[in-house]
Amino acid sequence: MSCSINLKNISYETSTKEVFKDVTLNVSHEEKVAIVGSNGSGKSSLLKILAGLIPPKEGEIFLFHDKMNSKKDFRAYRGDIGYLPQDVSDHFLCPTVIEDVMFALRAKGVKKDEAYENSIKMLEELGILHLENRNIYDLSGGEQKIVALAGILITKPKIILLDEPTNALDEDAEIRIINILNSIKKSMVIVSHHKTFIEKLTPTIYKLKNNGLEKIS
Ligand SMILES: Nc1ncnc2c1ncn2[C@@H]1O[C@H](COP(=O)(O)OP(=O)(O)OP(=O)(O)O)[C@@H](O)[C@H]1O
Repeated sequence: MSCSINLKNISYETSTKEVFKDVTLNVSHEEKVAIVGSNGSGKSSLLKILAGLIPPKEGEIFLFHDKMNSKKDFRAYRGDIGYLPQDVSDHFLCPTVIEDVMFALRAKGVKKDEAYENSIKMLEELGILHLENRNIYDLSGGEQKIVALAGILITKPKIILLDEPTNALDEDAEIRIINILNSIKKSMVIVSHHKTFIEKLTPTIYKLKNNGLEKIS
């Protein structure tokens, strides 16, 4: 099957240490894979590498079979990658929830009425319609996380990268997120410590270790 993501022998180091090496991963179109691993094993760093936000030390990254040699190459795929960071507090561009969710659609040229309608539907689906006109910076951490997810999913990216999407979420919110993610047939890489959550999304789970990814299911 054709792949959306191919990583070949990716290694990453910080200024003080080697975090991981020899990470090789293929993610097919519409496939969901989960990555687990201990604190500090490099899961968030690997997602940032995949999103083109930081470079690996070594290795090759292919998106839709195109080799990514630099940030410039990633720029061509910016609209195709939806990345939810672990900490969303500085992720927002607009003051209110509805404006922020609409923003990405408006930036893609979607007319205001249509962007509003679609955004309201997304807020409804994620169970946060009551937050529509709230100031984002007055929201709780869990509420901010769902708003950030809404802003990502609304643009229908071809590749979805989620770093701890259920951190700080209550049970109802988690169920809604499981349902919506299961309904999306796109390539997805999900980093989470939450085993029951990822098992409801995908049977394909890797553990990140310092010498690569180990397939654990
Ligand atoms: N900007 C940075 N400068 C220096 N070290 C960093 C930086 N970002 C991450 N690290 C280090 O890189 C390693 C991997 O961090 P990363 O956040 O990717 O791990 P993680 O597996 O996502 O951890 P967690 O499960 O705790 O979220 C850690 O040892 C961390 O301290």
